[in-house]
Amino acid sequence: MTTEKETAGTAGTAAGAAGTAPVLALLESNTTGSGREFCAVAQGRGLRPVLLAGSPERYPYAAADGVDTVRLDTGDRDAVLRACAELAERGAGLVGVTSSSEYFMASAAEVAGKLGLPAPDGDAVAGCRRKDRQRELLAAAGVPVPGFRAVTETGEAARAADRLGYPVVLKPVSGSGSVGVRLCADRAEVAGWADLLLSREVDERGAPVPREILVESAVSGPEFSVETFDREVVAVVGKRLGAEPYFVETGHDIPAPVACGVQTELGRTALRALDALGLGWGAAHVELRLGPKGPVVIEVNPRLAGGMIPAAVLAARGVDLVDRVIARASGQPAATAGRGPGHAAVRFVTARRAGEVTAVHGLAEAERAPGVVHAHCTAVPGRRVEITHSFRDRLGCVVATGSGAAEAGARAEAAAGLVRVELAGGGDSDGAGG
Ligand SMILES: Nc1ncnc2c1ncn2[C@@H]1O[C@H](COP(=O)(O)OP(=O)(O)OP(=O)(O)O)[C@@H](O)[C@H]1O
Repeated sequence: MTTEKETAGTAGTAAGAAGTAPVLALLESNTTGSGREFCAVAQGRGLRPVLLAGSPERYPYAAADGVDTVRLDTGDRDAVLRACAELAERGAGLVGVTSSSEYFMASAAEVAGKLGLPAPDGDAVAGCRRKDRQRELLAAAGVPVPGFRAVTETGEAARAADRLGYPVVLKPVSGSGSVGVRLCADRAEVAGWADLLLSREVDERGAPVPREILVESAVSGPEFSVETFDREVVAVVGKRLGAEPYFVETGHDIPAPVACGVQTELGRTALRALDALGLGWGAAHVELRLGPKGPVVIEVNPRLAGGMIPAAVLAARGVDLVDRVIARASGQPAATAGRGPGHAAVRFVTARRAGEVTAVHGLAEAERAPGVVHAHCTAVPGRRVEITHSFRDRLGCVVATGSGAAEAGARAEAAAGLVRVELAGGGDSDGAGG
């Protein structure tokens, strides 16, 4: 094993001391989002989460929560396999390998499969990473997708856009978090954005990116996501987006405030997409727009949703998707669903401009506000905020419940408005969610 360092977990945690509890290996994580929760849920289930990471220091929660870490080159699947095989031979053994990171789902699936542990079809998961390949599979199965073309140079991007018709959307072929995704109204915008995307050598995690981008027809109409587990639709979510030409998600409404028939249609299209891609094991997150001719699939992610959607689904409906994912990955039975008030809303606190954070106000008030079940802020004094027009512009988040969509939304929005991130030189965050 190419392990440089292994830190011992805190003795006496629910996971027990190293060696006495079966291990669940988590391949990388996310700095915001569900990674920390994956570990907590695993610990609560009597497992010992072990985080395999290229740079464990990227995840400060590991030390804070007593999560063991193994440092290794997580881009090297053989190294990951060797590390997991070694964990399997020690102490109480290894019950599963999974990930909360989009970028590592396929590796985790492949390694788990090779070790005979519960896993989705690794090839199906890997096939989703390239958006053009995913689109081809969906189109071949008759699932509605936007017209698209993968291109490797700027002139080709402009010609593709001319053929598809304006406006178009340009994006990396294998990105995440809306990084680099932009609406382009004309040839000049396409040329400028294609130049920028094609000049990138590494992604936001520092990994090399393919010199290829997608040009797509822009689908008009409201956006939704369908959250599934196995082949069951758990929730249809309404998405709120920031100002064009970018697509920063600024909030979610659960369930989406649309007629039941529309929800059913979105759910059916999402399940058809899963079938077309050979998915349907564990959690999936399908993004769609409701275009003039019906639902169009924007993207299928063979993983649990991020953006606090699982917390909102739990608050609204009593279905704990994180627990289901951990249970499935470790071969344990899932907890029975509870009940919820029916509706929840997520609203993000977004940055309006770049600058160094000098203070955060109002988080405690937001936590105490009516209906609020969760409030957090990732901005801390000293941290520099940059405007990236991606998920990184989100500095904080509130989840609130209500008896209806309007009440949940108004509560979450009001509470998010209480959180103010002060930046050096005046000005601050936008707590109203965009
Ligand atoms: N062809 C399109 N037409 C209309 N909107 C689009 C199109 N492609 C992308 N978008 C918008 O951009 C957002 C991000 O696109 P996409 O999902 O492809 O990128 P991503 O980097 O994988 O983002 P995420 O991780 O948030 O899903 C979508 O959620 C949608 O709002």
